Amino acid sequence: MERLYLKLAVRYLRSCRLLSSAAATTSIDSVNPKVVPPEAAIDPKPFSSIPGPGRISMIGALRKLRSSTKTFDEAEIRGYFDALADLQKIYGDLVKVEQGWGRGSVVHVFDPEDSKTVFNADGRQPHIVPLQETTQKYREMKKMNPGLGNLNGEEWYRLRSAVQQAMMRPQAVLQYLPFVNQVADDLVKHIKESLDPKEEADMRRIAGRWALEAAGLTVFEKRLGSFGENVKWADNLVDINREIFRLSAKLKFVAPFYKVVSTPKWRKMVGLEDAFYKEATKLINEAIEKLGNETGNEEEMFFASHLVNKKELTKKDISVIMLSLFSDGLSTTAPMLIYNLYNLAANKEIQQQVRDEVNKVAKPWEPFTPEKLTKLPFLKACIKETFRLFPIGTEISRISQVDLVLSGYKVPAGTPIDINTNVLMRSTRFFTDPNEFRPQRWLRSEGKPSQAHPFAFLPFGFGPRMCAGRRFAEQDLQVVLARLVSAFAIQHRYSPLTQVYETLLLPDGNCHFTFTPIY
Ligand code: HEM
Repeated sequence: MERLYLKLAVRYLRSCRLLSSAAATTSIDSVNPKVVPPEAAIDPKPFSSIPGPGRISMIGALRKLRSSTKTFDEAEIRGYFDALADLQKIYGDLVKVEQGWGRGSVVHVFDPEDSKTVFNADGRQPHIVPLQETTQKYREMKKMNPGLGNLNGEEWYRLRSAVQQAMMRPQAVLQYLPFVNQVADDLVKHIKESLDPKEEADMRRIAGRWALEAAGLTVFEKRLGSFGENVKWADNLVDINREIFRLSAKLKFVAPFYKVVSTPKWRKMVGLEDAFYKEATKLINEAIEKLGNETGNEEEMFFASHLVNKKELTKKDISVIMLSLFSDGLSTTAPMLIYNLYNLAANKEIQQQVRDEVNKVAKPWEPFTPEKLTKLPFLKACIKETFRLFPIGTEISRISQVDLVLSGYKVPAGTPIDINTNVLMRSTRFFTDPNEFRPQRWLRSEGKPSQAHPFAFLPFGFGPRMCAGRRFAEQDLQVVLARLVSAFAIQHRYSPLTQVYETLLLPDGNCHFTFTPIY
């Protein structure tokens, strides 16, 4: 079925003279070399002629491209990421796809030069398509603010500026370092206590607890007890959050009846969201009450206290910002910890190199200081390489506010655009041996890094809408991984981990790791 579809698509494209005959048989990297005639920029081709699967919706394409051995839901959702690579292979660097069911079309960008054009046109208020339509609908129903990652325009700008001001203070992220150290030490202890007779720990569970604890510190300046007294509460909240992401991915690919009638899946979603907000709201209200009474020097305040005490923000504004940071923090760092552990476990020599680097900088009982963190370039390169091989987002989305010319085609203002760096991050066009874990490629001492194009690798996005939690996430990951490699020899004895699309790209496979204590 899959082959048949590909053949039909290629035959169709050939007949349209969109694809040379070579493209049908060669690799992803050699097809559609970028040849935009100079006159294209002056006289761009019409939007209607952008190549793509035509009237076949993304779902239709996915159904046909992916294996038909699984159930409908599983097949297309799991295959979403691979389907993007297939789209580029068949149609080229700019692809228009009907989203189906009145959702209009989206333009997929696979050329970093086009990405650059899109970002350069971002302006001061880049518009995006919300990551989760379902969350947006739920918050609309409950008359809530849609949240930082779902808003556009002036309202987004006002809230994001407040976050940015709080974050840009020189010590904003480093102030948390002593607490990040504590959480990392507690994680080491928790892993030791959780080891089964095979010296294994279930990191799907434990990484979730760690991410919750880290997010609690950043957003509420509070230890949540996820490794100890509140472990059941923590597991339940992490499970609810994961189920929201999973269900949201399923609802993205079915006819959106849930928007007009209350379907069983939608009712389930409302139940999950209600349960999540009940807990998050308790934490938010508590934090606003506690931190709102701080009277110290603004410059010395922690990020969260600074936000809570900003006079231009209402209580509602602060709640929205806290909620966005909390739910995003909770969902992203746990999978990234697992992917990093997996890469280190699968590459023993690299793991030892990281351990040697860390041990030179700090003894296992010594906390990391800002200065010590600057002396871990190899660990940082490993984290960067893990972002390349295991990105957690499928795309960076934009709705350009001006007309654009991409790959010689006119793309009118208001068109949703998906920038698909993930496909580029595994392409030989931009990275040598793209499927290998080679942290060295990011080190200056290796000479010119293999990354050929600055817009081919953007794990945290770009410009004014770049990830609001980036610096917190990086610090958390650096400290925790440094601690774990110096405390344990880490192994993964199961089939290689892969990724599954559940709104984010989450670990698929057995996440039990062997931790052999070193001290
Ligand atoms: C660990 C890895 C993380 C990755 C790879 C990641 C990646 C991203 C990306 C790609 C975007 C969209 C950027 C754009 O459109 O240009 C984003 C937005 C965002 N991220 Fe992260 N993120 C991570 C962790 C976090 C954490 C820990 C927090 C909170 C503490 C956070 C909070 C946010 C928020 C609030 C937005 C929306 C920003 C806006 O629209 O203004 N992220 N993130």
